[in-house]
Amino acid sequence: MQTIYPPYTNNLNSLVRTSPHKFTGTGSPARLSVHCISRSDSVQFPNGIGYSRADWQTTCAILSSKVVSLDQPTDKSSEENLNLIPIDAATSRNGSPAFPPQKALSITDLSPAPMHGSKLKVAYQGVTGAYSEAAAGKAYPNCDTLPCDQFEVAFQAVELWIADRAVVPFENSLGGSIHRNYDLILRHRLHIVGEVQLRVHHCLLALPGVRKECITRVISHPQALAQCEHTLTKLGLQATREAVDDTAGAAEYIAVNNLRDTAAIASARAAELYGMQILADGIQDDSSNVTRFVTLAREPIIPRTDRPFKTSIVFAQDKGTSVLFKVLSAFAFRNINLTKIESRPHRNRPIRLVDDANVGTAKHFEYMFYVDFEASMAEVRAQNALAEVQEYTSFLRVLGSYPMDMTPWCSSRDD
Ligand SMILES: O=C(O)C(=O)C[C@]1(C(=O)O)C=C[C@@H](O)C=C1
Repeated sequence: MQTIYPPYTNNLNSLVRTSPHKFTGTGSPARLSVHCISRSDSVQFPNGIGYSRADWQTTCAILSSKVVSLDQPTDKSSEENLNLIPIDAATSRNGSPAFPPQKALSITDLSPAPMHGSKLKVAYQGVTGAYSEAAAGKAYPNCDTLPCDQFEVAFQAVELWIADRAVVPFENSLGGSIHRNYDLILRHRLHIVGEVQLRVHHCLLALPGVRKECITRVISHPQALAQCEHTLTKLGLQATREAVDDTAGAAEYIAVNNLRDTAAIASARAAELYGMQILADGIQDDSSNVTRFVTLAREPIIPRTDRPFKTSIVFAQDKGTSVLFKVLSAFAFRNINLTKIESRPHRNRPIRLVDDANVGTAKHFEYMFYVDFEASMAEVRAQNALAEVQEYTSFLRVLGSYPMDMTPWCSSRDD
């Protein structure tokens, strides 16, 4: 049984610490590609800073995980259970505080600040004008953004300290899940530290002067093509669809190559940036087209209970009957709302053979199940639910416990 917990439990043995690699290169390329990142040339092994930061965070996490259990009443005071310093120990003889009062830490304080002393650097997949860039701006206003040519590169940029965070799309209300990122998060030691929901407003873009009738090809990110499928048909375009890496990249490609027979699905901002005209505005099949992005960091944030939190986990079910039902019941019995379930092939063990001498051999596909639920890992009910889930699973990892995006939807058109 393999269980990987970030430091949300009070079991010290199960703590996982990310490696304190530090990027020492100067400056960053305009757009990161896989060729730019190589563990051996760009990483220098540490000077100890990473260790002390991780230690501090781990300590905070353990303290915050010692919440009072409602299930097991105790005669100790809640302060003792919470490991709080008693008030008299923190005050001097005359009753005034022994230390000057300090500003309370907020959630952003607890998420590690950039180590290079400058603005937070946020990696995303695509070029300037991509929706992912807008999502990065919503998550971290005033950040420096780092365009990457692939999702994998954005993940690696954070792992190798080239960026402080990555913002990657996970699901869209029309197009569904971005499977690539579900697979990548399992392969990388990053933590989900936040989520951002962005209303995606698509436009059909062409070079100035080009009419709709001249378009024989529409190019865009596969998600954008899927989100506009019906509208493209309704527009009466006699055009083939072609998938490219990102929406803004599609607009840039048309502009750079002066393609007068090709249109792109991208944002109004991409039209402005690459000198394109808008042939049709708001071509997504549903006006409330929303993409949910997650923000990734090397360290987890400390889960809290004073605002709505979501937790994302991934597990592989153990042998037995009704395992999935039992796992889901662990949440249902504790009134924990699930917001998403996704399954992906179990890449290390994709097929399980079950022999039955009488009828032959059944071939079951094995899956990794990703579940998002509305509770913080600082809540006892969430800790208990996971303890129960652990009994039915051969692998369990907490991907992150993070504040839910409760802001009104911000449209990519407004940016
Ligand atoms: O191509 C972009 O602009 C992206 O940011 C990628 C992406 C995605 O992968 O889903 C992001 C938001 C939209 O749903 C369409 C495309």
